[in-house]
Amino acid sequence: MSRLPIAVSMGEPAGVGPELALMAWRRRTPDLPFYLLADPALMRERARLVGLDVPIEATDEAGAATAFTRALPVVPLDNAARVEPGQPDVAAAAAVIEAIDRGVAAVHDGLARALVTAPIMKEVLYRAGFAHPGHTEYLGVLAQRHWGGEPEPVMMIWSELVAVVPVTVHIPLAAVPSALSEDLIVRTGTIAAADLRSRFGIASPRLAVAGLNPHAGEGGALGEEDIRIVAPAVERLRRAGIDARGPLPADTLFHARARRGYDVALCMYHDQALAPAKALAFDEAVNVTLGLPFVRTSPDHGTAFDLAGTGRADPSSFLAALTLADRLSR
Ligand SMILES: NC(=O)c1ccc[n+]([C@@H]2O[C@H](COP(=O)([O-])OP(=O)(O)OC[C@H]3O[C@@H](n4cnc5c(N)ncnc54)[C@H](O)[C@@H]3O)[C@@H](O)[C@H]2O)c1
Ligand SMILES: N[C@H](C(=O)O)[C@H](O)COP(=O)(O)O
Repeated sequence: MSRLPIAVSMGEPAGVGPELALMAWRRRTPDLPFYLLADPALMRERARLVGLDVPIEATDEAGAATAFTRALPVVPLDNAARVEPGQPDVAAAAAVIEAIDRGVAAVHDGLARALVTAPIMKEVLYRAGFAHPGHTEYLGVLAQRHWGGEPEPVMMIWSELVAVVPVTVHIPLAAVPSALSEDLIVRTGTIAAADLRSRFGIASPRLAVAGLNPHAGEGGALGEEDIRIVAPAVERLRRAGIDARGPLPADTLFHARARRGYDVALCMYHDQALAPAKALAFDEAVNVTLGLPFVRTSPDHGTAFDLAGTGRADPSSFLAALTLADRLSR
């Protein structure tokens, strides 16, 4: 009995996602079948362009695991996605979104174990009317549509070296102070602790909560948010039984000795979390969405248009995303 496959959404077809899927199939292991939601003709063209001898087999979700042994299974999309590498086209936006939609539906309907999403170009989707900051928020909407409830998706960039969670994500830096609240930090920390327990098997997750301001506000002299917002949030997390510390100065949170003191760093904004995580583990780190009723991972990088179509993109993070999705969905 072949294992239920992992669904992979193609992401932005002008990006590196399609060729990373080709590379991943060439490094496949029989116990980790996956299929790609994409355009089979585009995949054949991309394989020829980058010189990868990968047979492409159009199939459906039910036939994917069997096809995987002989070819990269591609479940064809209804919407067209014929673009050139490095040249994103808003005309392909419907196909990009369809691939995500169908991946989530396949997991909900028991046709796939988990979803790995190849990188999207947010700006192109925004131009096509996509009303969500990125995958993370959109997957929360899809989760509610299929599973009900009020899922609150939380982004975590995870690697064996470091795990980070940005409390605020895809908003302008200038908007961060006003977007921060005690409730948002508490909700984010609670979801992170719960998933680290349930999905990662960490019995008592240790949360290091970064301050917003330099030196965590220096007693208020360098900003009041750490006293008014972050410290009370940490206190509430602790009262709820979560091992949280902070607000901690972010500039000394990521060296090796500091990292030994926590399981996840809760950071106040996107780059405060992602810059150190990608500096430390760019090729190993995985973007995993917590707070969802299903497993979703993604490589920790984007569409890499400067590399698309060259075959020079490094597939390590994409492979790590597949491996982590497999581990979390067993
Ligand atoms: N998970 C996602 O969907 C996701 C993640 C990050 C960025 N993005 C989107 O991707 C687009 C481009 O974003 P960006 O330029 O900030 O980041 P990017 O990750 O696409 O590229 C940044 C740099 O990293 C390099 N790089 C990226 N992936 C690589 C790989 N696999 N191997 C070797 N080098 C690699 C690129 O060549 C580039 O120099 C944006 O639209 C952004 O929103 C999507
Ligand atoms: N901030 C993420 C990163 O830099 O890796 C990326 O944009 C992914 O976001 P979504 O998974 O929400 O698309």
